[in-house]
Amino acid sequence: MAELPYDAILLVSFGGPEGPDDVLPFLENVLRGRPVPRERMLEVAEHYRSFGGVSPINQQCRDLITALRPALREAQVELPIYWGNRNWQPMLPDTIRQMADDGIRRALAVVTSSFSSYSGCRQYRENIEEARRQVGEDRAPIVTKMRVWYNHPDWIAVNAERVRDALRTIPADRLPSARVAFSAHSIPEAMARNCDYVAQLTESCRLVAETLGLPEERWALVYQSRSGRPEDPWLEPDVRDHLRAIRSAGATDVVVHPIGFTSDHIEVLFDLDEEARRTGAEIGLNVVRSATAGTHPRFVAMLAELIKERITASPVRRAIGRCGPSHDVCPPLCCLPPARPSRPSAPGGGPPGG
Ligand SMILES: CC1=C(CCC(=O)O)c2cc3nc(cc4[nH]c(cc5[nH]c(cc1n2)c(C)c5CCC(=O)O)c(CCC(=O)O)c4C)C(CCC(=O)O)=C3C
Ligand SMILES: [Fe+2]
Repeated sequence: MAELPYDAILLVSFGGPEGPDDVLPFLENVLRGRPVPRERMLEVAEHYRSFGGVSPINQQCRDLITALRPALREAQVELPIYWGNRNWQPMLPDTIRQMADDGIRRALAVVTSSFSSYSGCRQYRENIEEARRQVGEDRAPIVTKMRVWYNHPDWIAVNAERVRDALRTIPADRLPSARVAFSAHSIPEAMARNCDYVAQLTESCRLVAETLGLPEERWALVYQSRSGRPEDPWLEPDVRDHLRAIRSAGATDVVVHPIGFTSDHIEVLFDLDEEARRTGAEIGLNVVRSATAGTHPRFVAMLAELIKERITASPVRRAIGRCGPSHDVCPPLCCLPPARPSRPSAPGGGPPGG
């Protein structure tokens, strides 16, 4: 049976509020069914409100699409680009319905996550399948997800350039001892056990450090934006604990590089630019935050290359380092959701009715 050719690209992202009234409904969407305390939700609502209730992530998606169009043309890929989110408009079911109305039969999903986890991989595939069910599987296009690029040479080069630009702001006499802290979204340990998230991040950081000639003792992989219940273990160290530790060890300057994110969205602007820099000021550590890939031309060209690679079934699949190119089609057990934490068994251990 001949496969349908791809006839569209679907950019898939997280979504974010675009005004104060959107903040709570957006957070309800994000956290539906998740073991995250309400206090945490209200705290994050304040983060969004401090930016007028507008997350930059939607505009960043629009900018990425605007940049991707000419890059695809350059790569001789003539396909329309659609955009759908998990948590805020444009929502995936609306986009998939529009695609069906436009006669799209088969689309390649480009998910704005560079690393594989339940949140960044399987949950998006579930969101797509749920949207297809809502539209009607007979009418909805078939959608397959593109591979992750955490070890693509252009991803590494772009991130190395971003770190190098930040290092340039540090006085020359202090540069030889400056540190780099690569930061990624923390996830529950139970989620991390089911995916290659930490291994992929570690490899990406190692390759960027190698590109910069940075010895091992001058960089670290740290985590930010921890959510969930305090009693559930999440990946550590937290970026601010790491800053305190390196300050105690004598460091004076650090570049915090959000390698775990593809654009400068709220969790970068708040958890790093506000919180981590405040911690730095308190302890006398110069914290410089470097930029994410965003719409860097080389990153956009890489996306176009990966799209072309997939739709032409190219045997050339660029990747560097120790791990090889990631799979095109996720195996059945890829990025399973975290196993449900066992119920507290100690007397009085659980909340009433919980
Ligand atoms: C791995 C990962 C990425 C990176 C990969 C990727 O890019 O996909 C990521 C990205 C993002 N996370 C984002 C925002 C939020 N994440 C939350 C909550 C959570 N994130 C998680 C994981 C991740 N998240 C997890 C395990 C939770 C707990 C709840 C659950 O199990 O799902 C919450 C709820 C409040 C809170 O508890 O913090 C918010 C508001 C935004 C948009 C920012 C903006 O609006 O600009 C983006 C790009
Ligand atoms: Fe998140």
